[in-house]
Amino acid sequence: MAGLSEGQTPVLEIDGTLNSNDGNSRGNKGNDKAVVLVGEENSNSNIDTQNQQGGSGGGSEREMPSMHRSGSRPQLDLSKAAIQGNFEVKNPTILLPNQSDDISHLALDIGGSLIKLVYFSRHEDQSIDDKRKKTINERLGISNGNRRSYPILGGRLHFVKFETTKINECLDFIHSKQLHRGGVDSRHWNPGVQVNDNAVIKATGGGAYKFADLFKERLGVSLDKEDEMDCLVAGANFLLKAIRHEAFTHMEGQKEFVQIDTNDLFPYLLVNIGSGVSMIKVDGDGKFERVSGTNVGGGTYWGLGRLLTKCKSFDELLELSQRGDNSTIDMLVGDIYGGMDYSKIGLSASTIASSFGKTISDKKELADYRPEDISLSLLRMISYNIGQISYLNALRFGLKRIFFGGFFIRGHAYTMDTISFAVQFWSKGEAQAMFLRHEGFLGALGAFMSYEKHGLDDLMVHQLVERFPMGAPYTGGRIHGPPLGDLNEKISWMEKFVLKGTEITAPVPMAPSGTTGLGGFEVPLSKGSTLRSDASALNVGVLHLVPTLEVFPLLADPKMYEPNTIDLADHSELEYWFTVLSEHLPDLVDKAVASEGGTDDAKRRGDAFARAFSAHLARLMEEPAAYGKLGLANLLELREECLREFQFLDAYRSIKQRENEASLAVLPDLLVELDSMSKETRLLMLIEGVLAANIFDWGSRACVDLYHKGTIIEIYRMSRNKMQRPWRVDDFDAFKERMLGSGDNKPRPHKRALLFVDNSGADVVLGMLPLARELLRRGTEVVLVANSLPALNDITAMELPDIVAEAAKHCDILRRAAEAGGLLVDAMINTLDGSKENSPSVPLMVVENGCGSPCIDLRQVSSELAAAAKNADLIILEGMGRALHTNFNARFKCEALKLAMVKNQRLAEKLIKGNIYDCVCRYEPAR
Ligand SMILES: Nc1ncnc2c1ncn2[C@@H]1O[C@H](COP(=O)(O)OP(=O)(O)O)[C@@H](O)[C@H]1O
Ligand SMILES: CC(C)(COP(=O)(O)O)[C@@H](O)C(=O)NCCC(=O)O
Ligand SMILES: [Mn+2]
Repeated sequence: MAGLSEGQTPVLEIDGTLNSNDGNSRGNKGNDKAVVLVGEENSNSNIDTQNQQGGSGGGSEREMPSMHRSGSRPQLDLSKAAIQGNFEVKNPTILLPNQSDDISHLALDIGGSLIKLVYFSRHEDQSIDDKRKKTINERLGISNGNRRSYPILGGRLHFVKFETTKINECLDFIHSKQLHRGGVDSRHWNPGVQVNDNAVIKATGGGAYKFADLFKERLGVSLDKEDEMDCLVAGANFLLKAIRHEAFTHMEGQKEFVQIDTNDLFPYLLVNIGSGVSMIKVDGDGKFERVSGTNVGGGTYWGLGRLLTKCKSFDELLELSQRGDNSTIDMLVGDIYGGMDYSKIGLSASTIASSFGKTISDKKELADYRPEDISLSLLRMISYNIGQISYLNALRFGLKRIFFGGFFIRGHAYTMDTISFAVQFWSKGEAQAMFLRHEGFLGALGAFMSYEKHGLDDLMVHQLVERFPMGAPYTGGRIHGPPLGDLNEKISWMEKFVLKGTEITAPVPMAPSGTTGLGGFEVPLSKGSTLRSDASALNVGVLHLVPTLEVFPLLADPKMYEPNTIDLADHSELEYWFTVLSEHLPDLVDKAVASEGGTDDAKRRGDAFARAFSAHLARLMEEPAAYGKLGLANLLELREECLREFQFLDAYRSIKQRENEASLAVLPDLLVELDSMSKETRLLMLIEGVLAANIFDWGSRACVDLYHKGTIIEIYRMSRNKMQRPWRVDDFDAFKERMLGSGDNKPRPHKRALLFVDNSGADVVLGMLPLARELLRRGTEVVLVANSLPALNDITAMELPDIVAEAAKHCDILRRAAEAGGLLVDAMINTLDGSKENSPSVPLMVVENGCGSPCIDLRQVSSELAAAAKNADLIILEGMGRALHTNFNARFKCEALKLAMVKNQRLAEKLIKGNIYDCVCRYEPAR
């Protein structure tokens, strides 16, 4: 084995550049071993402040073999590969071969007031020839056979609406995106298919009849009409079953998501408040009856409101109501009873006795009333009336749950509070009003699902990932207008906001608590005077359909599982993380721009990314629950998604590569040193090594500051020196007992361990790989679980095989295991010991986890990981993102070891009542 003393070792310098240190070699091999593992004179160094001086890590004459990791493979196609599509099928399509040219990916609901569009997009599918993927599929027995008779496709579902009077804008939109021809994007994934001018688009709502000719004339497409009620019910059932955090209650300004048990969904009352109102008793899929309705609905509010106030738009009318006082218009109980309550029948003086009752006065004309007051009276009259009729119908059929949809609601707090109040008041708390985030899209979704071959109705919660919309929604409003087709348009769109400034952070209507009182409603105290912009009011993100995702099979109780440890519903928590992420931003933009060569184009994209990300953060600060329950993991993922949106495919690419190389160079000596130890000491050294090396985290501000104080090896050594047991959470003894036993008790080795790896460089190379090797040596199969897409400096599944191959050059155990696991496909690896030994070995494998974030939501993992989990009896989760921010409280069916260094002071205090750089070694036996 080549020693470090032989020459140059690439070292990551303070400024992050890779140098060859030839002059300052630490000399002999013995010393260098110490450099790697136990450090030397610096054992008291203080991680926070110590400025490490002097020589870098050991020198080695051996040239680092050129690895060209990032260049040797095609770039990751970040929009697809791991988290979209069906990997087993090339160019997957939802279409049966013989009818692949006549199905559109657009469905419409053309109502009396609004046109709702649901459309599907799929990114360009460049199939990557990923050997790892093929091998792992064979090894884990993941077949090509699809569960369905036709493959369901992965991609994104988008939701857009237009005013029906502006149907031409809608037609332009469809045309510009070529949605009527299967979509621009779809041409890539089904290249052989000719676009068909005789395409048929599913449509529901009265406009499907009224505008059929116009669609034929303008777009050459026929509208295939679907029954409106069928669609509403299909859409509602789909949303309630498949979308997490779809339904919520809204009482006195408080929004609370309701977890619907899909096995206990029916019966319920669906109240769709569009122009008019339909009330449908739903008993099952396709089983329903329209039991009632009312002609006093959204159209009434908007129409009457327009006439009475001269408002130009629905939003203007709604906004007016926020400043209104209805007691000038409505006749209240107190007006009739001389200011008194009518307590005998439970009516307070402020209860509305008669909507618009005061306007009977012959002394006043319309102009004498404030439009604000009129709007509020009208809104209350209609909302209250609908709430009451809904309650009566629920009562009629003994239904406890009422779901309200339709765009009348428009995510407006006061409207929802009013309806909820009515339902609660009349039912004396027996019935519950719930609202849907995709409120107005029920019909359009139902129509979309009626394309038989989409198979959308087969999708389950874990196959849908809701992401923040990345297009126009943060632009102050208008979805209509030119659609943001390509990246360039998106960038210019963001650039415009420099001029518009605050418009990016769209204000949100907030109904503070106490807007409703016993027996009546008080005047709403609206926080801002403006309504949240229409586009962002949709309260929905883009739905990513990922048919290959699965629930991690080893979760002890998937229903109870909550990935996030930190709930950002606590506003101070949200504010803290908002500030942290905002402060990181300039540095991240620099890295991202540099990763793309620092060109003008990259700078422009960097600026646009920063603006888009800030806008998203601001939006979430205003309304944290905009896209469902918000956890820290979502924010961290949002950042990665935003980067990808502006085509920063791997911002930390060069940092990762340098750290990998520097770490691989010292790995052989670390292994030699480990091998010289007793089993007991070695196990401790290994766990300590994982914790110490977890310090290489470019997502932590404190750590990044540290990197300026030394080379990677110096910092690694310093980190090791700080390791002192007991760690803040220290179950090492229990883990050791399980691994090595005591006395005569010799425990059986684990069958298969899943190692969820975290960061590139020392973290994976000097921390997790040696631990993997130890398990392999004990006869345990090891599966390294890595990200599908880059996130910060996390290692990806694509990058790992090369690293393993490099490590295997110096280690027989790793080499044989990697060969057995199909990682060394070429078998061209020269081992230093030259051994040709062919004895069977337990395999070392690499699987992707299905995500592109520093955290992991185990409800949605790749099929590879799910397959690999089947025989696993040990899970090792490493790093802050995967073991602390998420999964700290997760319980598993098998043994679990959670290892992380806490690299954030606030988290350390909150989670483990400790301090930054404290460590967590939590061992949990099987459930
Ligand atoms: N931008 C808007 N323009 C017009 N009406 C709107 C708008 N936003 C919300 N609404 C409300 O939504 C109602 C239409 O709801 P929707 O569910 O789309 O029903 P429909 O299918 O009858 O058009 C309108 O009558 C109005 O009350
Ligand atoms: C993003 C991270 C979760 C990544 O940590 P890792 O999983 O690599 O240990 C972590 O860097 C983090 O929580 N950063 C918070 C920001 C800060 O402390 O500066
Ligand atoms: Mn990480």
